Amino acid sequence: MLIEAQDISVAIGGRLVLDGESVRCKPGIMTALVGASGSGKTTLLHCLGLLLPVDKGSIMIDGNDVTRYSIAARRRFWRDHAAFVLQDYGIIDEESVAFNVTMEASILGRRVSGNKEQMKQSLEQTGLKGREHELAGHLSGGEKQRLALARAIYKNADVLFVDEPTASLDAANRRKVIELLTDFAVRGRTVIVSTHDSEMIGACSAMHQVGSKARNIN
Ligand SMILES: Nc1ncnc2c1ncn2[C@@H]1O[C@H](COP(=O)(O)OP(=O)(O)OP(=O)(O)O)[C@@H](O)[C@H]1O
Repeated sequence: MLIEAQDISVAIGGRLVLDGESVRCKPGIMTALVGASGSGKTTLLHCLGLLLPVDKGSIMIDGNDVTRYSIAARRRFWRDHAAFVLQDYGIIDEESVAFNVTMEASILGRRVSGNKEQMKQSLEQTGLKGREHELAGHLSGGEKQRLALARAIYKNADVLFVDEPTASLDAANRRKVIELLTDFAVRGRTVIVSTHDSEMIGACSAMHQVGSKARNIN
């Protein structure tokens, strides 16, 4: 899927956080959103993922203007096409690692349904092999980050929105995550990554510098 922001601006609490950003994120390519801390990388990522409305400009998906999508249409996009690895990881601490990957449970509660082989494979790919029965709340920050990535891999979505995917990882796991994301893009997916990490940036084929034009509009 081709995701484009055209001249978008976003104000939060009276501050212009994004000021006329334009970026094209193509399928088969990993695009890095880079910039100083506070420049608006996360905000731009959220706008591209339809998690945050824009005040000006438009968001296009495969040439369709989705800027004013209803909540139902956005939900369809999230359900059918998108996977997110965001800064809070979205992990449900009270559930098992396995449940957090598949997000599917039997009606009776704790028994996890979904494709078990694929679930195990995505855990193996993220260095969490054999951990499926553990309580997710017991994982470390870096392990939760990899669990969130395992969920995204399991979903095999068309577009992957990833915020600082290597922030809490050691060198070996960072390399593993970069390889996984690169592989996702190589398989024709659109991968959009907000990052400070030079190794991660080096693995991206496209880069967008998020502007530092934020100013007070009060
Ligand atoms: N919900 C919010 N309420 C108030 N201010 C916000 C909110 N979200 C973002 N901002 C502000 O918008 C600016 C950009 O934030 P954002 O998180 O997008 O930056 P970033 O480039 O991702 O930063 P970092 O690299 O430090 O994660 C910051 O000044 C931040 O304080």
